[in-house]
Amino acid sequence: MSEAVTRATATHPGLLASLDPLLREWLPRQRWFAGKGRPVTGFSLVAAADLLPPEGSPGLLHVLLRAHQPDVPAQGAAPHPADCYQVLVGVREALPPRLAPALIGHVAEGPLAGRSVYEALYDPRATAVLLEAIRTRARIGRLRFEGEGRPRIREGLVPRMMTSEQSNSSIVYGDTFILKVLRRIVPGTNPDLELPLVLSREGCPRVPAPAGWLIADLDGPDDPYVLAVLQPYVRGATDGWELALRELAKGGDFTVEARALGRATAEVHTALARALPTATLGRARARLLADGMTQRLEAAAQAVPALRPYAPGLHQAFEALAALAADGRTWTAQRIHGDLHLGQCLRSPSGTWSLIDFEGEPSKSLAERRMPQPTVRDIAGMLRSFDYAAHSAVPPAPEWATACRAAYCTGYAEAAGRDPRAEPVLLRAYETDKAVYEVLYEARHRPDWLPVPMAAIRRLSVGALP
Ligand SMILES: Nc1ncnc2c1ncn2[C@@H]1O[C@H](COP(=O)(O)OP(=O)(O)O)[C@@H](O)[C@H]1O
Ligand SMILES: O=P(O)(O)O[C@H]1O[C@H](CO)[C@@H](O[C@H]2O[C@H](CO)[C@@H](O)[C@H](O)[C@H]2O)[C@H](O)[C@H]1O
Repeated sequence: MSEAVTRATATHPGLLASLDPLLREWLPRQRWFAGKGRPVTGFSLVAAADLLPPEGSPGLLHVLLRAHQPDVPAQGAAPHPADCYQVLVGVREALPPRLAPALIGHVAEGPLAGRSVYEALYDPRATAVLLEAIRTRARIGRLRFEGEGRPRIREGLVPRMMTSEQSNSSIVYGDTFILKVLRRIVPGTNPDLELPLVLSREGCPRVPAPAGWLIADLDGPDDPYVLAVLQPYVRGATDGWELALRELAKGGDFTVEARALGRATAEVHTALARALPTATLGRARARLLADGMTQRLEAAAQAVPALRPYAPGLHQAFEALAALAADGRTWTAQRIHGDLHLGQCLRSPSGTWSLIDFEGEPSKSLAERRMPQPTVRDIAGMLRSFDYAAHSAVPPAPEWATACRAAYCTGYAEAAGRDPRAEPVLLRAYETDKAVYEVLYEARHRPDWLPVPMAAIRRLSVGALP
């Protein structure tokens, strides 16, 4: 551990003022920026720490800042007036050509005047510092780099930034570890660390066990912030979405994999139910659940007029759930993945499936994301995903989806001892809720994909499971 990394940090007077004009232009352009479409009116500095001294080259600043966006967002989106973001700012006299795409800008005034600042996650010399800090369990200012058990992280693993489209940013170290650097950060226990840690402590092999993490202890009454999580890298893995599309293109069978995925999901659910508190979903909570689904449907129908003709039929799915609960039916709720789809499942070259990305739906509060929920919600997410794959294939292959959906439920039942198809009302309500969410998501982000969830909406609105 270098002296530069271990030394406590100074505060950074004037830092934000000099970065402000550059960040205003740069931050909203980033894939992970959550407040797109609303102007940033200013920044406030939450914390800053030198991970490498600013007078060195490169210098490396760890920055937590709030982006102020007082405008009310478009209908259906959560209001985020001052989200907190994590940025690693590299500082150099001059940027080498290989780092040109990472440029944030040239600083005109203040403590860094005359230097170039850049997105340091692209710079292996900077990201090596993060792994080294986890390896040595460093404490730098209010940053705590920690790990599970004895660190078994080799020195000198070569880092590379992942370039895939992500909500956060990930660095792969020598194809051995992957560090997920969270971007929009919130105080409190983050399920992206909490659940994989619980699962690995339970001995569940379906999740890459966290090897290290980064926490910030900020002043004030708030809980600590989880900033990054290090996990073993599943070398040569393919995600379920890619694999499914590949098989579809070949006219290949995916039911063996779908069944294995069902078993993997059940193993994760069983371990979570063993390790963390469960609850009963009875009449009152089912009513709230159905009302929440109805509100989301209404908001989505406001934003996407094509949904409107189907709203009454879809609404019936939610009312059927509330009616069943009113008749005395109850369900067990427990911690679940919360945003499960084929893209969150990794298959190793030896055929083992792992689940990743337990962050839940990022637009929801941590409290909501950490609430016990029926496992059927995750299952509905996966069933929707088979439908998505089948309907994005050319030509669409609905019978492929039907076979995969059945195989997934069979695999789930084999490992969990209960078949999700025994809960058709709950399943329909959750699939409908997810399809409504997808309509809104696609309308906002990928309008070309809108026909995929709309096809499911038509079927669900007349009571058929896709
Ligand atoms: N343990 C892992 N091993 C191999 N690849 C991984 C691992 N974890 C994540 N990935 C890859 O990184 C991508 C992004 O990870 P994810 O946790 O979904 O991040 P985000 O929340 O930013 O979308 C995944 O789609 C997957 O391709
Ligand atoms: O990747 P995230 O976890 O942020 O999820 C969002 O983006 C997903 C698309 O990348 C979107 O998923 C939808 O499309 C997938 C295919 O691209 C499909 O497998 C999913 O079933 C479907 O919901 C997801 O809804 C959105 O939250």
